[in-house]
Amino acid sequence: MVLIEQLLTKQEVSVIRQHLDQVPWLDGKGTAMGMAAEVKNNGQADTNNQTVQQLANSLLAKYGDTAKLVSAVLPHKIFPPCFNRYSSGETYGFHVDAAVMRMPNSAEVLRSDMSMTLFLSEPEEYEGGELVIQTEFGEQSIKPRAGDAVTYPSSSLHKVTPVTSGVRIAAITWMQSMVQDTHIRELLYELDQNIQQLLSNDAVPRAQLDSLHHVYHNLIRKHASI
Ligand SMILES: O=C(O)CCC(=O)C(=O)O
Ligand SMILES: [Fe+2]
Repeated sequence: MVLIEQLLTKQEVSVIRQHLDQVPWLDGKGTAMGMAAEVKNNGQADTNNQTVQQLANSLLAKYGDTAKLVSAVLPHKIFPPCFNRYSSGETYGFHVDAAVMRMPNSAEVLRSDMSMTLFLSEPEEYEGGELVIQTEFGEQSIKPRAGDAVTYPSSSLHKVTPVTSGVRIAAITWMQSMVQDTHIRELLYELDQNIQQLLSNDAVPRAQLDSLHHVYHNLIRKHASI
């Protein structure tokens, strides 16, 4: 699980929220597959609406430009983000996301390796509504600031606890990684994060950085399937 702080600025969040106030919202069950529908109780912005599509496209561009996201996920394909909303009493019980999804209006499919929730409501705006992810170290619960995003393996069981007051709005997406193996992807992320830190340290000799880049990019070359 990786927290990407301030993927969006407060200003960007505010613009999206203003647009989302104007679009039609549907029952979220309509887009849940199989067993997930039984535990899904929320609203979803109508993906046929032009404003919703434009918002999703602007987020897609932003995601591709976010270094920490690219480093953690190594995305090959990103599903256009969906906007969801939980009002008081709404929740999404434990589920795993569908393994394979068809891209909207296309025959292309995407294997979901990583899921991401981008929070568009401040934690003070609602009670409950924590994103809970089951990991090998137990359950992790998170409720970050508006503009922050959380990525987690799509294979993990996760849920959103009931919102008991206020409204929780978020953008959800699924990504197919160039590196399918979660463990290798995590190691590549750790390596890249360390390289990025060393880059800002003037004391590190250039030859050492070149060598680390060499290792990183050749590991990507070996493990990426595109
Ligand atoms: O609202 C969230 O944070 C997660 C939603 C979710 O798990 C899903 O749509 O599959
Ligand atoms: Fe999910």
